[in-house]
Amino acid sequence: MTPEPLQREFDVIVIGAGAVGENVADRVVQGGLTAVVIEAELVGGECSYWACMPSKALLRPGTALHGAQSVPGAVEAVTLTLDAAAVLKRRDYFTANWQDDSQVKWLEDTGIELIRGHGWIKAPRTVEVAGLDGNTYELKARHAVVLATGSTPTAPPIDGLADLQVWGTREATSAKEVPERLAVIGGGVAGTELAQAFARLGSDVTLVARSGLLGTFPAEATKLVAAGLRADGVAVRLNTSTENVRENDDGTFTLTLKDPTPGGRTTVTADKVLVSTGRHPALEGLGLESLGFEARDGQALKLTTDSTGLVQGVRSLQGAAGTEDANGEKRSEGENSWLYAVGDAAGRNFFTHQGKYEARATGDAIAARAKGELRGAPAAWSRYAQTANQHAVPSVVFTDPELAAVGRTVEQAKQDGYNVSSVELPIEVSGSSLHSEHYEGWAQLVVDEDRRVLLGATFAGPDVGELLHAATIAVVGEVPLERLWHAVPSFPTVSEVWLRLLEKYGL
Ligand SMILES: Cc1cc2nc3c(=O)[nH]c(=O)nc-3n(C[C@H](O)[C@H](O)[C@H](O)COP(=O)(O)OP(=O)(O)OC[C@H]3O[C@@H](n4cnc5c(N)ncnc54)[C@H](O)[C@@H]3O)c2cc1C
Ligand SMILES: NC(=O)c1ccc[n+]([C@@H]2O[C@H](COP(=O)([O-])OP(=O)(O)OC[C@H]3O[C@@H](n4cnc5c(N)ncnc54)[C@H](O)[C@@H]3O)[C@@H](O)[C@H]2O)c1
Repeated sequence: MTPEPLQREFDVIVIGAGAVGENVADRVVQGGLTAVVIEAELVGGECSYWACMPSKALLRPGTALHGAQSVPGAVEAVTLTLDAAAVLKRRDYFTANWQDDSQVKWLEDTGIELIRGHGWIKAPRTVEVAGLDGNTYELKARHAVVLATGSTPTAPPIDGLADLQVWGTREATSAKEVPERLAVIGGGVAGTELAQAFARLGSDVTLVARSGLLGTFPAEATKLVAAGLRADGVAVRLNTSTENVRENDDGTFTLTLKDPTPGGRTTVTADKVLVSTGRHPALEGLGLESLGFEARDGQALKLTTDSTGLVQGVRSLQGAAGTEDANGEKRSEGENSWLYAVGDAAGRNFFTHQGKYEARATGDAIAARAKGELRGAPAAWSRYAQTANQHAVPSVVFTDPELAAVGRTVEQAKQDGYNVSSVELPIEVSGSSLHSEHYEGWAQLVVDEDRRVLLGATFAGPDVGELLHAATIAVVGEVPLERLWHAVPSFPTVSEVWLRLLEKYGL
């Protein structure tokens, strides 16, 4: 006989204890509510064990070594190759050897309950969990259920690939050995970063991108990254599709590539193949069909959320949005609903920092709604609204040189109807020439001509990631250019490029 499920009730149920789920739970508990998180794997999620932390731990030693090699006086003091075993060991430290004890302790200390297992929505406000302890749990949420389930790699439809044991980003970031030859399919952020990490650890790397590298960034910036990869020996194959992948008798793989030359076909043989061709929200098996959601036309399911992370269009027993409740008040989606999605699961951005930002707004909105302090939609830029998602999402590609961007590119700004101009320059200031020999960089500001404020900024070059927050503040703060002129960059820093850009703009 199947035992009865264990019944529990909480104010808020969070499915997924990645960085984002942890933050939602933290905020609702700080707001005076009770919270449980359900986690099927490790508390801390993708970022801690298979994504941001290990990939940056693999990249950083190569950047540090190259940094020293770029400065006369320092270069004489360093050996010329990385110690791959020491790099992997340091990576293991940053992933806590794939043990989540410290994050579980943080949950305990924060007053968040953890149930380990796979969760899904059984009915409105009701989550069932197949516990890893063998129990089944039936959990009721008084206020909200939050989907913080992350994302899943999107498999490309390449002939032969589905049958093969190739690497995804998880296998690459947790690799125990450095393969002699690595083929990377996908020229996005993950593919580009990991191609360079492994090249610097000693792999002979081929990166195959069906179009350009790092598609959404300006071409002048991505050219510098491609040059950086090539300098590390990566064979960067742009505008090249992978026709098929086959496993050879000796366990190696051969990729057949179709390049842009007429009839151009080549093959590449590698010991490992990394497939990094994007991700989609992990929403399968969550019972969302019972709430009226279905994936269509072979596409992965995507939810629509409002500025608080509230899922729109949830089929409800209580009455549709727009109808009146017992007090004669119009039911908005917000008042009628209880289901939220945040982070990768919400599908707006696939960045830890932005997911955690969403989590803070969502957690605070749930707590405020529970206390009756928030009704309906919150004001833009209030603590309950994820307004920066529309204006100022920052991201850094941790290659060498780095690429850092926030807000809109020129193209995005035009598409969104802004009266836009831009100003761009190579980064050639005293700070950059002191930073390293042959410092090469590029910077761009995107300006809203009607309001004379920044809509976006891009920087490419060694260590430019640390320039980005100034730009994020300027975009979020809608700082008028005439006032920005008074933000004087210290001499001699790479930030002097801000002054040069504003001068070129005409200030
Ligand atoms: C190689 C790589 C490098 C990256 N580097 C960076 C970086 O440098 N900076 C950055 O900002 N972003 C980076 N990202 C993106 C970042 O990893 C994600 O945006 C972030 O992890 C999303 O956090 P999340 O909490 O939404 O999801 P996740 O971290 O994926 O957490 C979701 C959790 O939910 C659990 N779960 C899912 N379904 C269920 C279920 N039904 N029941 C119970 N538990 C469930 C999962 O086990 C998982 O632990 C990188 C991504 C990759 C792939
Ligand atoms: N530094 C960071 O912040 C960082 C690092 C790594 C990953 N991430 C996040 O993780 C997510 C996943 O990374 P990613 O690099 O896999 O995704 P991505 O969306 O950045 O890049 C995917 C790439 O794969 C290509 N592609 C898609 N389908 C293909 C096909 N069928 N054949 C060949 N190429 C194909 C795309 O053209 C694109 O260039 C990203 O959205 C990013 O936000 C962030």
